[in-house]
Amino acid sequence: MRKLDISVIGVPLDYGQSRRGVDMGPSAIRYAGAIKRLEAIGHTLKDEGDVQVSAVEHKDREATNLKNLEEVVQATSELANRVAEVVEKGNFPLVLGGDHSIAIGTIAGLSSKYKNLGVIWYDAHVDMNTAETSPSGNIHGMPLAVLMGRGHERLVNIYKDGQKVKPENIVIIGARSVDPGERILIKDLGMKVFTMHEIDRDGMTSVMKEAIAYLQSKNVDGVHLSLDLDGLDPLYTPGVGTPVPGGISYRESHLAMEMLEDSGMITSAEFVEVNPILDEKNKTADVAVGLMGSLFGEKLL
Ligand SMILES: NC(=[NH2+])NCCC[C@H](N)C(=O)O
Ligand SMILES: [Mn+2]
Ligand SMILES: [Mn+2]
Repeated sequence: MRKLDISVIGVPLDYGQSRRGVDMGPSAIRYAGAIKRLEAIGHTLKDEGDVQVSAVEHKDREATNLKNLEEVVQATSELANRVAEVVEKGNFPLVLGGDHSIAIGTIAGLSSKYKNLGVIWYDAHVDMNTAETSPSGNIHGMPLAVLMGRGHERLVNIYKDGQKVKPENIVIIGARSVDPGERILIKDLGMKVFTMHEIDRDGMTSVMKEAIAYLQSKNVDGVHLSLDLDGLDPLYTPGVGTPVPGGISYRESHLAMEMLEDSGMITSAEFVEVNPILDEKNKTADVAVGLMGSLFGEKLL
């Protein structure tokens, strides 16, 4: 097992969507024991604290169909710088959200080191809307499009100009809520998506084997795991802002994390969308920390 120097960065950002409380995600995850859990496996942990997030009032609708753009740009820009510092000193970045718009900053920062990054997007959604296609105006539904170079230029050009990940280097796992504009983009770009259909039909073992082999065939120089807790069924992770029934099970998710650990390919990770206000006794943060355990090498025996 790899022994890693893990740098934890919290991003208490909730401006990427409209349900307050996801800004408390980083504290809920820390409270659920993330640091000690990973130390117990043998890793060295450094808590780098939280990214500074504005506290202005949330806007409801905007003419641009990009809610709270300024606040999201500010926080993700700082996050990108912090992630870049972490990877430049050779540490493993573990980012705690916050809503999923933070992926724009995490992956922008990773682009300082990784020139052919692979991404595993574990999510009920595909987060590939732009202002033109978004039904909500919520930026947390847009990060994957932005990272592929599509969307508002303020978002696309965070940290450095343009595309941060190639569409063919992305694997989406768990999708079951896709908007019309996103469906077109997936088809146009020929993206690799394992929806719930493939997980039901072939099983998680087969899906993960294929996902790992696919990324290896792209000769990626690192793989980032972006795990939205709503990828799991709301039965297991009720504390999320946009739950979708019919999701990935608790056991399947642990298996997926264990297979990623066995592959040795993951070089950074983020856990997003934990909203303690919507949760039941911090259940969702507890699941997040359990999954981190499996991802970082915890074994049952
Ligand atoms: N990261 C998330 N939870 N995203 C949910 C996105 C929901 C919907 N597709 C939208 O664009 O608003
Ligand atoms: Mn989601
Ligand atoms: Mn998401």
